[in-house]
Amino acid sequence: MSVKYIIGFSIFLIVLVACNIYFYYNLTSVNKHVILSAPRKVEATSSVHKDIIDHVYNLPNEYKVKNPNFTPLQRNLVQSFNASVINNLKSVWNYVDEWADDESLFPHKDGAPGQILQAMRASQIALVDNAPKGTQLKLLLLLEGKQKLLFKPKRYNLTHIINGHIYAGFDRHNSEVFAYYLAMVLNFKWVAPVITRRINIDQEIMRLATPGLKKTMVKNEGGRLCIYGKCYYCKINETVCPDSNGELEGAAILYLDKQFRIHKSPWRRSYNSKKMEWEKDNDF
Ligand SMILES: Nc1ncnc2c1ncn2[C@@H]1O[C@H](COP(=O)(O)OP(=O)(O)OP(=O)(O)O)[C@@H](O)[C@H]1O
Ligand SMILES: [Mn+2]
Repeated sequence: MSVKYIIGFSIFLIVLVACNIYFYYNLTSVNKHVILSAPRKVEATSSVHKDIIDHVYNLPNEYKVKNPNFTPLQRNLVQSFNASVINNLKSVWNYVDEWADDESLFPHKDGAPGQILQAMRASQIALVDNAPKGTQLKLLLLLEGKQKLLFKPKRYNLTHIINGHIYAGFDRHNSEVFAYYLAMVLNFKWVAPVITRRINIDQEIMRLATPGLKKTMVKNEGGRLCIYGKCYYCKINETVCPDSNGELEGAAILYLDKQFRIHKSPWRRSYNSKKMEWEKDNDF
């Protein structure tokens, strides 16, 4: 027997043993973790945070190992947010406006999301008005080039905790931004692009405000101009005021000027004491 043959056979044996150990380990670890603890009813208290962390910690191993198929998808998604230089804002808006596709409400391919987000950040505002639809204060920004954005102003800092019942407090502007990126990760292609934008109360709001919007602005004790707006829950004593730089931060959402059929969400909240199906049925 030649030395070459012995070395080759030894390598083959080592690889075989290593493969066995690998498969044995994987099989046993999957079996060990496959039984998830039965769904527990989670109490809506401060321990919810801890419950979530505990649950994630106890997930079966297959959820902790990143699927290699995911890496190129992740890379493409991150790249699609790349805001490359835009030469012609108008062509970006036309592209969005004329978009018609069975799969998505907005262009999603070839770096379009990054272009749209950047155009939303960079476009000059031409006119600002109240946007009275819905329950919360929001403004309508008309951009140069005629694209519209909804602007939902910041009410709380990111770490602020709202205590009280489920619908206590105002909606949070950050949640609009999170919703957009989460939708993109989940491949839900019907959520409007959102960015955060800071706008100057004098230069970009007062100077460009419609008379109707000006009527819903008041000065606070500090002499700053604040907005209470026009909406279902808007009250004159619940204003948003600019920060020390004279700016309002908010979520700016791409406005879709189209008519849609409305489908009520089965997960919507109840507006009275009656619980919704999803609140009563753990298997909903
Ligand atoms: N991106 C958008 N483009 C066009 N219209 C929109 C957009 N976002 C919201 N709208 C319209 O404005 C309405 C109110 O929007 P939204 O639900 O975001 O406001 P809200 O103040 O949070 O109200 P609610 O408490 O009812 O959810 C929607 O029902 C829809 O008709
Ligand atoms: Mn809402």
